[in-house]
Amino acid sequence: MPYPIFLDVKGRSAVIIGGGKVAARKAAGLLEEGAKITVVSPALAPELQHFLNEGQITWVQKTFSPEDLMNAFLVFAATNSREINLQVKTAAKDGQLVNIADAPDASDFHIPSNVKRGKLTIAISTSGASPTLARKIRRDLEQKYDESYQGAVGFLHRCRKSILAELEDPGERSKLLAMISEEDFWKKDDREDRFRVLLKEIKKR
Ligand SMILES: C[C@@]1(CC(=O)O)c2cc3[nH]c(cc4nc(cc5[nH]c(cc(n2)[C@H]1CCC(=O)O)[C@@](C)(CC(=O)O)[C@@H]5CCC(=O)O)C(CC(=O)O)=C4CCC(=O)O)c(CCC(=O)O)c3CC(=O)O
Ligand SMILES: NC(=O)C1=CN([C@@H]2O[C@H](COP(=O)(O)OP(=O)(O)OC[C@H]3O[C@@H](n4cnc5c(N)ncnc54)[C@H](O)[C@@H]3O)[C@@H](O)[C@H]2O)C=CC1
Repeated sequence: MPYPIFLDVKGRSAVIIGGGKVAARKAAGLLEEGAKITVVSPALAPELQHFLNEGQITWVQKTFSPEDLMNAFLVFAATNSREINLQVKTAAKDGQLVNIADAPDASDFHIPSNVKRGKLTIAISTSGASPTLARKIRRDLEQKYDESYQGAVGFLHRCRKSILAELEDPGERSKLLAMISEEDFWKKDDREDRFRVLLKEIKKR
């Protein structure tokens, strides 16, 4: 089974072969995280044309050839031809990671369905078995982990930095970290004040 990782793609180059709907979906996700995107394709879907107009992607208007992969960190083979997609895989060098839109088993990595709430990411993968199930689970999780989690993660991050800086005892640290992670605690409007008071009390002991 694949090993899950969260990859920092900021400033790194991703080459997408093909310019259709699937390519557009991959481009959108990569752009959100600051990757440098080159699309190699004779034609572009409207979403990609939009990214091009906004100066967010580079377009190389041609059919695939192996030199297109030069300097790519990530490679996405997303044409509507299985044969071309597999040629992309063959052309990739050792160390280049390749995702193939229509051949999960030949891919080095899969793109999960995901829920993003600020620094919280919940990713769902079925290892290519059922993207539709992944999408369903994503929708369920979006309800449970709603927008309020974005603020919660920001709050917990700030608190954790204070806790690590100001408390030395590992037991006290983990007790306080557990307490503030409870929904009952971080859902309160005055959570910042409550946290400050708690931290002060513990430090006095
Ligand atoms: C292996 C993988 C490739 C990869 O890594 O990209 C892959 C492969 C394939 N998908 C296919 C079909 C569909 N994919 C979707 C949707 C999504 N597919 C995504 C990921 C992945 N799809 C990777 C594995 C994910 C996992 O681990 O489960 C999501 C999660 C993320 C994303 O693409 O950004 C995104 C949901 C985002 C969301 O809504 O949350 C829908 C539904 C829809 O479009 O609404 C359909 C139509 C219904 C159906 O067929 O189920 C086909 C058949 C194509 C054909 O018919 O020829 C193949 C190829 C094959 O199976 O051979
Ligand atoms: N991974 C996923 O989530 C999904 C994967 N798929 C698969 O993804 C593939 C692409 O699907 P769509 O984007 O919907 O297809 P599409 O038909 O919208 O786009 C295909 C694109 O590939 C380009 N292309 C064709 N030959 C090329 C070549 N030799 N070099 C460069 N570009 C070339 C076309 O110009 C077009 O822009 C299909 O194989 C499909 O089975 C489909 C649905 C979901």
